[in-house]
Amino acid sequence: MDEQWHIISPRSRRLVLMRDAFPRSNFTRKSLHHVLALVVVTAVVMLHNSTSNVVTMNTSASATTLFGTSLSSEAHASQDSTETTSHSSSSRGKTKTENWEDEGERREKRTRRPTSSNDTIGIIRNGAVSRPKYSKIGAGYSKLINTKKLVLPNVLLIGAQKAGTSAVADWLYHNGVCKAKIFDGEPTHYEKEVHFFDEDVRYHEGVEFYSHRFEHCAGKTRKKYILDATPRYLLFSKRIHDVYNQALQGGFKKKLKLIVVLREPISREVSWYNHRTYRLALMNSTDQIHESYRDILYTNGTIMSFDEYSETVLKESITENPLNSPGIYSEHLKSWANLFGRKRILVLSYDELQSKPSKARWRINRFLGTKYKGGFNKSNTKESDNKIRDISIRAREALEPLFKEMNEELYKFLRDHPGPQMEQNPFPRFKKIVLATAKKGKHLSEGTCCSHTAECGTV
Ligand SMILES: Nc1ncnc2c1ncn2[C@@H]1O[C@H](COP(=O)(O)OS(=O)(=O)O)[C@@H](OP(=O)(O)O)[C@H]1O
Repeated sequence: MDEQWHIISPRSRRLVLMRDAFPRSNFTRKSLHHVLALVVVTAVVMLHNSTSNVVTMNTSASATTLFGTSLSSEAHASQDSTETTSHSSSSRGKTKTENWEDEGERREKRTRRPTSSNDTIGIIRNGAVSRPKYSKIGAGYSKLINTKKLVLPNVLLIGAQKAGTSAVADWLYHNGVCKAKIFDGEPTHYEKEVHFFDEDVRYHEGVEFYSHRFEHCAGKTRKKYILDATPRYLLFSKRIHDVYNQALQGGFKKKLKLIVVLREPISREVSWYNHRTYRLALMNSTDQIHESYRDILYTNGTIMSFDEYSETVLKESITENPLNSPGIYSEHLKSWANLFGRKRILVLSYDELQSKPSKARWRINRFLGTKYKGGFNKSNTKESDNKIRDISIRAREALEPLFKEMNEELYKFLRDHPGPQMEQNPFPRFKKIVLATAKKGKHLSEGTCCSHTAECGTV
């Protein structure tokens, strides 16, 4: 009886046990009759149990195996068995049927899984993906997505704003990385910076709007990489994660690469201030002033000095809302690493980009698995007579305490969470106030100006 009981053990073991129980020489007609008799008896017992609404552990298990139910139904049966309770015949019968159906469904789903490059649901392939027709894309965004293909960038240069991102992006585009198309009179810099995730008006157009800008990248002359280099994305990790995650059903994590360049935060602020004063000077009175330019303006429209801006606007905004400040790198990077995985993010130092650009290019090439050639141009320098090339002690005293702790936090985070293996390790401490143009120029801010070269050190 023991041997016979082995026969109705879990299916994975059944063949082996049959062989052990009935060696070829002993496997007589009589033995076969025994087996058949056992099958019939068990079936009768089962039938009886189902009509008497009682199931015990052993009969349930044996029936499960004998009638070929799936492993999951075995698990289901053994779960039931721990209760050793009564079930209605109809509910037990139904469970069994459902299990068969489940298995069928599972099998069907398995065969429906993408197997070729033409069937790319959930897979980003050279940036081109197809999307599930039922997905809702974008937090708070309610348009239904149709079955057309989505084409999303597979490299994002997420910042930091004013950290040499134009130079890096230009070099990548020059080497054949695909850039966005612009439509309907959009400014040309939208080719590099699509501003989909950071500008609400564009974001609420939906992911198709974004994809549309990259569709040409996925044609016959398909490029290996598609890049969006919007440096304000540094602040939008969650939005980007959610959109990619929903559009690609989690598959993006294996393909999306993120690059970020970090610049000493006070120099970055100076550069951003210069950027805005430069552009404001080019505007005429009828031009619309972008929201992000307003905080360097007094209410009467005149531009405040960098000292004034540092001591009032910047100090207040960084203190009250640090996550809205790009220079609080540690917090932004923690969020990106958390959502995307640290190894998917290449963190570059602006100081290296400036002093050893070939080393920075080597890192990018290693990260992307490419052999892109050439050098970085000087891009987006915004040269003008009014450009601040140094800052006053007053501004420095206002800003240094705001960033000091956060810089330490950044070094610690990068030390404790190493990135991809080609990244600088340890990440170098920022050089004190490194403005991109070394020559000394006009100081818009009042107070004693420090000599750039004399003050250079690390913070
Ligand atoms: N090749 C190279 N190496 C190092 N630094 C460079 C390079 N090209 C441009 N720059 C300096 O980078 C600053 C502009 O950064 P971004 O291009 O990221 O600006 S933007 O956010 O896209 O507007 C801007 O800095 P500032 O001059 O201090 O404003 C540029 O001068």
